[in-house]
Amino acid sequence: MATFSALRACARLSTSLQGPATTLPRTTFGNRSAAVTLHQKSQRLSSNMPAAPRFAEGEDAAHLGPDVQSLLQQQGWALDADGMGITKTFHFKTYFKAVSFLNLIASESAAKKHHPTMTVRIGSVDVHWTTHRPRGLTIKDVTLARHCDQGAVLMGAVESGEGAKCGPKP
Ligand SMILES: C[C@H](O)[C@H](O)[C@H]1CNC2=NC(N)=NC(=O)C2=N1
Repeated sequence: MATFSALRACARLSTSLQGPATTLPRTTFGNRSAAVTLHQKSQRLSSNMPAAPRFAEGEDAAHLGPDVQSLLQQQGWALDADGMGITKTFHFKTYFKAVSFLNLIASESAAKKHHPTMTVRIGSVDVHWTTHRPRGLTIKDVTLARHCDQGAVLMGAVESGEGAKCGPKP
């Protein structure tokens, strides 16, 4: 009984927490622009349109645009839903190679003072690049993404199905 009433309280709390996020505010300029953003997001989701890259203030979008497109179309990078970052998973035959690749990227990141979010698994490394300040994609993200692609070749990256997997060998 106590458990059920705790669950009901929890459900009420989560409903009330969801309220403000789904309610579009109506009065000020800031609220109108939030409504437009949500509308655009739902249009994009329903028509499966990909996000457009969004560059940080001060970036030369005319030059950076084609560079980002080539990472997306030829190098297997994926654009974040908000257009402000790029991600790629690199696959390796051993955990040691995956960790070595991560360290290679970490070393260049420290030198360039620009740091990715990386997740290492037994046979792969996810790398995500974005720029926090100013917010959006920058030349640093592009340069370091290319460095990742070159480093992966040096470390003997493999196709996704060939990476090390957990569990007994088939
Ligand atoms: C002062 C310092 O260079 C900044 O805080 C750096 C650190 N590393 C960073 N890394 C990334 N990915 N984005 C940044 O905006 C960023 N800012």
